[in-house]
Amino acid sequence: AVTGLSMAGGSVSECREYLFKVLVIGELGVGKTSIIKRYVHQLFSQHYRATIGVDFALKVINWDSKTLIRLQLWDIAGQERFGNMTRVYYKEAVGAFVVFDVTRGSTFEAVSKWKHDLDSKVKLANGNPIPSVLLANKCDQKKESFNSKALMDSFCKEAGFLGWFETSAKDNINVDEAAHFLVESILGNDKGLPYEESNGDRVKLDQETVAAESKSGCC
Ligand SMILES: Nc1nc2c(ncn2[C@@H]2O[C@H](COP(=O)(O)OP(=O)(O)OP(=O)(O)O)[C@@H](O)[C@H]2O)c(=O)[nH]1
Repeated sequence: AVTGLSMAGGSVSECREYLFKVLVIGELGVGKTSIIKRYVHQLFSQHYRATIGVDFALKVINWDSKTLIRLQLWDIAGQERFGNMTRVYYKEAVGAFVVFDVTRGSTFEAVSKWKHDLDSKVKLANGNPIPSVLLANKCDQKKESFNSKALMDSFCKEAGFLGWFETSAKDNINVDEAAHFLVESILGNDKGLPYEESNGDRVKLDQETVAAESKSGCC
């Protein structure tokens, strides 16, 4: 992130702007695209169209009066776990959602595989895994042998997830809350990390945007 100065009401205030790359991964049809569409466009469709390769969406968050966050969401097709492109897609990501479908137990079983793929291919500058949150999606539907809350808590702890949320892209349950939780954790990591080295492009992009926007007094 970079900081910039802008004039607000005659006083000089500090303005921070971030660009965060966040991955959304999980098995085919668990609802990754739907969660992103709900979060970014407040839309939902029953119609299923498989993502091919990767898709992108951008959510701009006015985090607080001095902080603007651009969340770049990478919607990675479920079938990509079997290809060899995930290393490329994961590059420079700073956070991730791993999604499963509560109506299909097999998608929960694949969560560990996705998490392992993630942790083996992308790391923070200090070598730690990037923060990740588990989403138990389609909670508006009947669950198939869904684990108890206590079991989910211990699963997350063991697998290295920061936490988990039951979500419904359809009924708009916990989507904003899960995103808020992940961003908070990314921001927390950000404070202590000299990540200019590993995320040079991101910082460069930020500087350009801040330079462009500070002329119009963005914050
Ligand atoms: N009932 C219900 N259906 C959902 C929910 N989220 C997604 N769906 C449906 O599940 C199907 C698959 O959703 P997608 O968002 O395309 O799934 P995906 O994970 O992006 O799939 P891939 O691109 O193949 O990896 C669609 O028919 C959606 O309408 C939900 O929260 N509740």
